[in-house]
Amino acid sequence: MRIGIIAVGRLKAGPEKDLVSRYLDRFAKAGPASGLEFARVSELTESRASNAATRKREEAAQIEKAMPDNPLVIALDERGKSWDSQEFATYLGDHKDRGRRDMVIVIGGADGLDPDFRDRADLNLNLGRMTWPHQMVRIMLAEQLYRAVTILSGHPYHRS
Ligand SMILES: C[S@@+](CC[C@H](N)C(=O)[O-])C[C@H]1O[C@@H](n2cnc3c(N)ncnc32)[C@H](O)[C@@H]1O
Repeated sequence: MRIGIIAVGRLKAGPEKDLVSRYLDRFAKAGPASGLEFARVSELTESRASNAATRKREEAAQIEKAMPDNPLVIALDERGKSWDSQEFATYLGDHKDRGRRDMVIVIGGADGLDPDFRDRADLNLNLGRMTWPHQMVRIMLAEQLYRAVTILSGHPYHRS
C-alpha cells in the first residue's frame, strides 16, 4: 500500500524540514519489507479567500484534486480519535493486508480542515488534543509512520 501525505502550506528549509526528511527517508527504506511504500508529500498553497469557511472549502477542493484514485483518507485533526502507536500500525497493516492500494494522510492549514471534508474522511485522527503547528504535525506524523513500520516488522526501535 502506498502512503502519501497532503499538506496545506509549505515547509521552509530549516530544522523542521530536515527532521521530516530524516523520518520519511527511514520510512521509505524500511516500509517495503512490510508492504508499505512512501508515495510523496504534496504541498498545497493556502487559500487567500477573505473568510475562513471559504478558505477551508477551497483548500478541501485542492486536496481532493491532489488525491490518487479511491484512496483511504485519514484527516489529521485535534478533534479526531486518539490512538497509540500500536493501534496506528495495526490500522496501516490491516488495510495493506486487505489490498488497499493508496492511503493519504491530510494535514490542514492555519484554519484547519473543512468540516465536510473531515466528515467524508475514513478516519479523523489526532496527535493529542492540543493544537500543534503544521510543521510539528508533519514531524510527528513522519516519525509515527517510521515507528509503525518498525512495529509491523518487529524492529527494536519501538520498545513497548
Ligand atoms: C494550526 S492547525 C489548525 C488548527 C485549526 N484552528 C483547527 O481548528 O483545526 C493545522 C493543522 O495541523 C493539524 N493538527 C494540529 N494539531 C493537531 C492535533 N492535535 N492532532 C492532529 N492534527 C493536528 C491539523 O491537520 C490541522 O488542520
